[in-house]
Amino acid sequence: MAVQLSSKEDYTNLLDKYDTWLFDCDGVLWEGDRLIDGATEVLGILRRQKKSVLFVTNNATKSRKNYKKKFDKLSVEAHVDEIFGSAFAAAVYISSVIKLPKEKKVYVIGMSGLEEELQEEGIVTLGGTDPADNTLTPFDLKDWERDPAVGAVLCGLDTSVNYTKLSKAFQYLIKDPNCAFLATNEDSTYPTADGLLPGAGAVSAPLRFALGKDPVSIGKPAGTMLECIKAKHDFDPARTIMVGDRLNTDILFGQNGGLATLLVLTGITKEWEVLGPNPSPIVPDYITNSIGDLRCLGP
Ligand SMILES: O=C(O)[C@H](O)[C@H](O)COP(=O)(O)O
Ligand SMILES: [Mg+2]
Repeated sequence: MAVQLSSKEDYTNLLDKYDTWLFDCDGVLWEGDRLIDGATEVLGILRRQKKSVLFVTNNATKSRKNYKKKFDKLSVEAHVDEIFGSAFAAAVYISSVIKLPKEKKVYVIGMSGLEEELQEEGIVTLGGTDPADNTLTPFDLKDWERDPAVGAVLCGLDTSVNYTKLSKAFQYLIKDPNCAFLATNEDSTYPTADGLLPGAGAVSAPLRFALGKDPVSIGKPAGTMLECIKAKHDFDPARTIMVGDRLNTDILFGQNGGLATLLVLTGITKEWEVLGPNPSPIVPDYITNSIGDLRCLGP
C-alpha cells in the first residue's frame, strides 16, 4: 500500500532516507512550459541539502542541450549532465547496445531533438524534420526509392507525424526483416499545460497495428535510461528515489531499478488509480499531491 505523505515529518523522513532524487519532467516539474507550483523551490531545497538531483524524461522531442535551454528559460537550475531523455537513451541504445553498423542509417519519426542526439552519436538519420517527409502530399510508393542502408526505424513523439512518414517507416520494416523497430517510449498520452494530447505511444501505434508487432521501447520503464545514468553518476539504488506522475513508466522504471518511488498527482495518474476502488497493480512506495508539497522542508 502506498504511504500517503502529508506531514512535515513525512517529508523530512524522505529527505533523510534518500540522497539521489530522480525527477520525471512532464507532469512532475512542468506541463509544457508551465512550471508546477513549488517545483523550483523544492529542487533548490534538495540541492542545499546536498542531494543529487537528476532529470529522467521520456519526452524525446528535445535533446539534452535543448532541455538545458528549457530549464534555463524556466529559471530552474539544471546541468546538462543531470539531464537524461529518451532521445539520448535511444542514441546510446542504437550505438552501444544493438551496435548498429556505422554504414547503416536510421529512419526517424520524430523531431529535431531526437535527430540531434542520434547525429551526435554518429548515426546517420533519414526522415525526421526532412521537408520531403513533412508533407501532406499523398504518398505514392512508385515515386519513392527505399534506401537499403536503413537498418532501423525509430519512433518518438512527433507533432508533425503524417502518412508519408508512416508509409516509409512501414516499407523499411516490411522489406527488410532485419530492420529494427524501435520506439523512444510508449507513453499513451502527453500532458501539456492546456490538457492531454496523444503521446509517443500513439505515434507508433499505427505501425504496431499495420505490422502486427511491437517495437522495442527504450524509455521508461525499460532499464536503458538507468544504465545511461549509472554510466555517468554513482548512486546507491537503496538511497535513490524516482519521482514520477505515470505508474506504467516512472513508477515501474523505479521498481525495475530497485529504487524507491514517489508518485505525484500533478500529471497523468489520478488518486483513485492507486487508492481504489480498482487500483493499479503498480503501487508506488509513496504518494503526494505535488512535488510542491516538499516546500515545507524549506527555506
Ligand atoms: O508522449 C510522450 O512522449 C510523453 O507523454 C512525455 O513526453 C513524457 O515525458 P515525461 O513525463 O517522461 O517527462
Ligand atoms: Mg511524466
